[in-house]
Amino acid sequence: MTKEQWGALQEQLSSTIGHNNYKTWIEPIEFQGLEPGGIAVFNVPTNFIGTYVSQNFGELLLAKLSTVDADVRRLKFQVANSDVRPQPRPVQPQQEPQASAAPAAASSEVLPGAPLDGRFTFDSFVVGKPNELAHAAAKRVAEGGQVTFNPLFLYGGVGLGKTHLMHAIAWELKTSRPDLNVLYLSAEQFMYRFVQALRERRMMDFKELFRSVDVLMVDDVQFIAGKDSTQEEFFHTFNALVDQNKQIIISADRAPDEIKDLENRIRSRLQSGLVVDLHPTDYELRLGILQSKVETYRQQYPALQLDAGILEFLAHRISTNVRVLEGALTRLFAFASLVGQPITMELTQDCLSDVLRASDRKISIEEIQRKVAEHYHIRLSDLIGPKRVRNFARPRQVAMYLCKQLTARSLPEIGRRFGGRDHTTVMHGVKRIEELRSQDSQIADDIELLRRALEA
Ligand SMILES: Nc1ncnc2c1ncn2[C@@H]1O[C@H](COP(=O)(O)OP(=O)(O)OP(=O)(O)O)[C@@H](O)[C@H]1O
Repeated sequence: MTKEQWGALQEQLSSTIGHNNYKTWIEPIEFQGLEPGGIAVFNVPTNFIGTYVSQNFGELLLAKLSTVDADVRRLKFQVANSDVRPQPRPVQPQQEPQASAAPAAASSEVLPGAPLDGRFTFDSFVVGKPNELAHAAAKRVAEGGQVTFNPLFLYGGVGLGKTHLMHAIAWELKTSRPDLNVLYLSAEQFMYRFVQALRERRMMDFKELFRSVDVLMVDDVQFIAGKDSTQEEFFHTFNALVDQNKQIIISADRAPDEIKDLENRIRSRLQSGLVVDLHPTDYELRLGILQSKVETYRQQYPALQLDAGILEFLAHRISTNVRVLEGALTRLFAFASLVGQPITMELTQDCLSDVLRASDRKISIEEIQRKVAEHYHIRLSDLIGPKRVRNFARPRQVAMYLCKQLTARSLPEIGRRFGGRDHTTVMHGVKRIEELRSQDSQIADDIELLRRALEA
């Protein structure tokens, strides 16, 4: 397919769709070339024109183009000179749905996905122990090679980086594999589009559209629990894509078997690939994230002074989710620059008093001990007491580990609260459980259950 052939086609199109339509919609678009995979690429002056042409003339264009060149299989509209690298920009509100897009003509630019946040890339994702597995799995999927696990199911508590990782995969694929149709959307948007398609009697379009993607990412899938017909449609979409060996990436706030009101067949489908957990952040990861955010703030506030120890203090004190941590730092920098003062400990405590107070409602050592004793059906006095039999020693180590993870208490203090034990005993217990977590799935499950119960 050459530009000359496109020129000849344009004339034919003018008589088919009428002069006005032609002038408004077809004349401004420019045939750029044919990409591997039979993708005819057009430069368009704006996204709006690209979307409109795709929706209204997509099928016609595709039919005409394929009479000239049988290799043409899809259309792609790109804004001329647009930079495909993500640029920092705020999250945009979701655009109006475009459920009427002609499926065959849809490209990654015009598929009805949610906008991607330019800040959520692999470069800006800080890797630590709690998220290293999820990060590695996301990286593997982002290579866009052979599909080895399907779906990739990422789960974890609020604000631990699930959406960040999904966007990072999408950005990476858009750059390295622009030939792939990558569709990212939330489960809520999936339902919304499904309901809209039902209402407008465009189910065929809906089905074809979702089945024409190469990589489907659905965020917060727990949302479809209890919504029967959306689940049904999701199940069919899922199966159709897996059958075609297309990659699916799903995120949720909990593991598939913990999502209530989810049909069993969906649950087992979701478990059939790789299920990875983003664990709650630990101190080191929080500090790493703060340090990396500070680097970006330094460009924005080059004159601002930050006293030593502030980041460590925040990483210790704010142990909820990363979003809260980021919000605290943003507020601190904005406040300090507004009042024109260096960021000292005093200013930090003053400016973030509410956040610090809120995260003070922390889990206590007593609560942990009580829950662990209940969980293992042993007496509290045996958990804390001196007996070393395994039935007590292992739960005791689990409790020490949880105290280290979920409270800001020091090892000596934890030791004191466990019957006056030495801090090295606590350290040994914590290490032992860290090792066991990756080898013994029973221990890993126990910890996860206890953590959730304590944080609820
Ligand atoms: N490891 C990390 N490195 C850098 N930033 C992170 C990391 N983890 C989370 N964040 C940041 O924390 C914020 C919340 O992350 P994200 O939106 O991905 O969470 P989520 O797990 O999808 O939460 P939710 O369940 O609320 O949807 C984002 O601004 C994200 O960039």
